[in-house]
Amino acid sequence: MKILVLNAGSSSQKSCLYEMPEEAIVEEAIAPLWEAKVDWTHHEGMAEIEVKTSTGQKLQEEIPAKSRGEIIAHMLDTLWNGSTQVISKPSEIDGVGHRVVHGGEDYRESVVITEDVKDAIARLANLAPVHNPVNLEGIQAIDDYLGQVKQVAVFDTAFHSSLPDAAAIYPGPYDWVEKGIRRYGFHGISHQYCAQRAAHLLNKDLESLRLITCHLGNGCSLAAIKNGRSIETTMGFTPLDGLMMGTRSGSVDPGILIYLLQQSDDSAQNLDNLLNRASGLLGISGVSGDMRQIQKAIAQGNPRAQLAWDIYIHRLRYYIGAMLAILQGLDVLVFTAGVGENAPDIRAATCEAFGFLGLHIDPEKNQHKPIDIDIATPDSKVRVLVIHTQEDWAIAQECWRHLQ
Ligand SMILES: Nc1ncnc2c1ncn2[C@@H]1O[C@H](COP(=O)(O)OP(=O)(O)O)[C@@H](O)[C@H]1O
Ligand SMILES: CC(=O)OP(=O)(O)O
Ligand SMILES: [Mg+2]
Repeated sequence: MKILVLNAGSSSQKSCLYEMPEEAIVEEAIAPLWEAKVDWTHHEGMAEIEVKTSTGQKLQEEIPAKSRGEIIAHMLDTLWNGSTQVISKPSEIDGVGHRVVHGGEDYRESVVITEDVKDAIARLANLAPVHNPVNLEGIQAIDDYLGQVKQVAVFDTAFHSSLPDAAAIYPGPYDWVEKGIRRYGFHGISHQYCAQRAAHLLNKDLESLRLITCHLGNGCSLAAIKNGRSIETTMGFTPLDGLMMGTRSGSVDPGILIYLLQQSDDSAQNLDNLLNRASGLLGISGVSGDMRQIQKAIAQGNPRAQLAWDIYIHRLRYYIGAMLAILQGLDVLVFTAGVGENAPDIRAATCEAFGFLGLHIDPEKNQHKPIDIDIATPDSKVRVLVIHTQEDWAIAQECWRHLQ
């Protein structure tokens, strides 16, 4: 059975084609037959497409950045044409799984996509303005180019549907609860995968572990996981809450928004732009939302880049402290996603604050691309794992379940 996965980001589009094994198992991700990544950020007006196959074929090209739909069509074409061809015709694809960021109250599990599901994803777009619209474009592109194939939406919010009321409900007026204004949490596909993978790597039953998973990518969030369920997380009603991120502020006093609205003629749209796209690492440093650029600027003595890094660490420690209290202890700390997997300085500075718990990492192990290993010292009271998140594989498994 062949499953295609589409993982749409605000400025990127990732995709994989898997040949699913007889029984899909969560612990070991298999390598995809074909994987593609399209990036819009590097050259104005151009999209960079990178394709790799399991047989070692590679393709790199740059095409004018047309609509996402057209770019997806171009990307899919490399599945059945040219040097990266892995199938002979589109109908060999048995199902398509999509990462959909906001599932709202209606979707606590993945679902087969129908017109109703598409309408719901569209309705929720104002709650995840950077994500849901591009998720829909991906679904539409598959409708247009692959026709009748079964499509499955896998929601980033689903794993957090287990949040207890005390964590999920805002202390605003009670009628918010009835209006669906509550904390949903995001990056659930990644948090869940990493928790399962951590238990597997440690050869422990997931139910027996208290974990904090740190998803530090362009968007950043933490999850506190107990008995295999998410019991607290840093993102809320939208993916804007909590930690400082690449271009998102994370939590700020809502009084600031009232102040800005009253002082100037700031519109809701302006505030959306300010908080989602012009804050975080980019907003403070004035350099970039990319941690690599921040590190480069720090090395060149840029004080605002240093300040951005300091705030990032401060907030990370602050929220890990909150998760610790909710879990009432900690067995495993996990780092994942672009920054979590690749930035030893961030891991070291974060862990340093928790020495009082008996948590200690081995500086050697921390330095050497430690993917899917335990970087804690043998006598550390808490295991510290770096895990390569496999959202695409997790989505493929969900999709596989729906096709059975
Ligand atoms: N070697 C590295 N060192 C530090 N940060 C890195 C490195 N590689 C990637 N990153 C960071 O990872 C971020 C992207 O993470 P990723 O998980 O791919 O994000 P997303 O899926 O949200 O687009 C980049 O913005 C960059 O800051
Ligand atoms: C939900 C979210 O923030 O996703 P990403 O990190 O991919 O932007
Ligand atoms: Mg991501």
